[in-house]
Amino acid sequence: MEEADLFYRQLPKVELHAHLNGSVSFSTIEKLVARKPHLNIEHGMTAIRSGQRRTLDESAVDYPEFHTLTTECISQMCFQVFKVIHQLVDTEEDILMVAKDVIREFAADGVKYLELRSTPRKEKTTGMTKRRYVETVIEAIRQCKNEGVDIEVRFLVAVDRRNGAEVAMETVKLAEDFMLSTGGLVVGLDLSGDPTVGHGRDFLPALQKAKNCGLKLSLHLSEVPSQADESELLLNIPPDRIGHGTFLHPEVGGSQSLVDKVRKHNTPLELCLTSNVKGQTVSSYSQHHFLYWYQMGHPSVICTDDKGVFCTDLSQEYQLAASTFNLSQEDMWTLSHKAIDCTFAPDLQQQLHQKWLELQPTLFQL
Ligand SMILES: CC(C)=CCNc1ncnc2c1ncn2[C@@H]1O[C@H](COP(=O)(O)O)[C@@H](O)[C@H]1O
Ligand SMILES: [Zn+2]
Repeated sequence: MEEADLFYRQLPKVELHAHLNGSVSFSTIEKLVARKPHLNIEHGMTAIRSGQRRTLDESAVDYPEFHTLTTECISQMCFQVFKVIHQLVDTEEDILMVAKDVIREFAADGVKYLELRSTPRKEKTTGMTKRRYVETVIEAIRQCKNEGVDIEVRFLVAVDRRNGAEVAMETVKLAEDFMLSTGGLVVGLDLSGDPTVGHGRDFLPALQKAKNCGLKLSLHLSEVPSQADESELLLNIPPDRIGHGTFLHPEVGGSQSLVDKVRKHNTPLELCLTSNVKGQTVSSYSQHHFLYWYQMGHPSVICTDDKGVFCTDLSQEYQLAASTFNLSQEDMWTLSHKAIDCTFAPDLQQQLHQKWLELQPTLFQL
């Protein structure tokens, strides 16, 4: 392993934006495929490999007018990948295996604190219920803890915007129940799903309810262009963290008023470089909005989004940010250290700070 690779792997890290089913690794996919050979799923269908835009360009064979495709089309093509993964992960046994593998992989990558998020799913064919879904993820977190995996894990229940306002309200009730019954393992609510579907205004009552009952809110916001109105509404709640926020600032079609709102509340941003480049909302790493917010000194946390789908890990994302924006190892240490203050587990922050300080000397003697 190169010295720089080793540094970023050993760097203690905080992962705040990881969708469970988007984080499934190649080796776990292989185990799932072996369990369900009748589905005829190949790995190419569950991941967007390197070569960035290549996968989407390849689909231009079927879509000759690819370069005129709308954001909606690109988004829907990208989101197909989750439908395939969901077919592979449809029993409690699958969820338990997937969640434990994902947690162990983040730990092996040097992540000391992980906030996983996932959409509770009911599967008629296997009898899995939404409640059992969440219970099983919680069970995976507990088992990893008992097995001594060196990572603290908390869970955000996800609302998929494609499922509408009524389901969102039910999900908030479920999340509230689990927040109360899991001794603090469920810490918040995520709003995600294909950003080109539905409108944020429909989710305001559910999000407000979640906030009022003590759930922290992490909202995917301005992930695609032309959502300034929606972002304005959602920022008024206000959320506790923002996922992506790619099109918030004026240079990319957002507005100063959106930026001012984010700044006023000091709302941390979860930034996922490879996800945005491969998802084609950002044209290249150097154009990523990380720089805009980082230079402003705004709390910015590097995250993976879907490490399995985008074939990456958090060490690689840190290394990419450092090389793209010419940041030093000390800068990256500070970035990972500051991320502790953006977690939804205030009870763990002091312990995490301590851990960082203990690891610092060994890290800089590499
Ligand atoms: C494909 C692409 C460009 C995605 C990146 N950006 C994303 N934006 C919004 N929602 C997402 C994204 N990645 C994953 N998700 C959500 O996470 C789900 C998969 O994880 P899970 O089943 O909730 O455990 C997806 O179905 C979707 O609802
Ligand atoms: Zn996301």
